[in-house]
Amino acid sequence: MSEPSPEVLRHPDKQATADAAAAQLVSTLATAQREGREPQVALTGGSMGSAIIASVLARPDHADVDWSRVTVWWGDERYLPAGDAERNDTQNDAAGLGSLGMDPARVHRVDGPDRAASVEASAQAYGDLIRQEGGGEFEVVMFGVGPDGHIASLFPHHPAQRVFDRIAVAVHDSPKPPPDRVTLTFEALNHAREVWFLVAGEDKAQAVAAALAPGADRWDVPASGVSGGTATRWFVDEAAAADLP
Ligand SMILES: O=C1O[C@H](COP(=O)(O)O)[C@@H](O)[C@H](O)[C@H]1O
Repeated sequence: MSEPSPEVLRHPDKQATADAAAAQLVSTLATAQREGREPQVALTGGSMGSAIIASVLARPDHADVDWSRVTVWWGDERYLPAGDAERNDTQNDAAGLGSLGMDPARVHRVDGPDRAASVEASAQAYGDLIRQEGGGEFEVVMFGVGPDGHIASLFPHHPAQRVFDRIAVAVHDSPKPPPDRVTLTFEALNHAREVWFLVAGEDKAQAVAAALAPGADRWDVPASGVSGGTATRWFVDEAAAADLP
């Protein structure tokens, strides 16, 4: 059966976009739990990754989800020590992730240089953990999108895109600082029921249009290379949607 076409959901501004994605996240996770699934979610960094967490917290109905039974991963992480302000998880924590009532044992962070001997060792350990925990069957994978079309830490024309035999891979020489990162591979990211892109701002307009253009090549526009089995949703504000037909 072929995957459904991407759905583009336009909202007036960044806050409205984050709020709409937050409402959908609560509904999707509550439904998954009602249907007997133990949802696993891959979070994203960047501006929208934190905005959605703050929006979820602000919703009274976030209590519809039993957050203690939600397993959390990150699609990518900057290879920096725990607590570094540039880490995706630190930014998500600052947005209130810890206030949702998750079980810390189900919140799986990527090791930085304070815990791993190398970026490669960190990526290997993360991939092993995902396999061991039965991850890799994600309910939702969320992405921010860079102005260059990158998602997670999969950048245009970067060799990390061409790793097919692992769940997570070390990234060196990232064009966006910091240079060292760990990212899930396309192989791993393409095993989600739902894939969501969260994008706001005029600097993202070209990337959004390029990713959604028919025949887009993920080597040039990584955001074109991931889709969900049951849904692929683009939550965009008007500025980011400006170049769409
Ligand atoms: O470096 C990264 O960038 C993207 C997008 O960030 P944004 O601030 O331009 O929205 C992010 O999604 C990714 O997880 C991250 O590591």
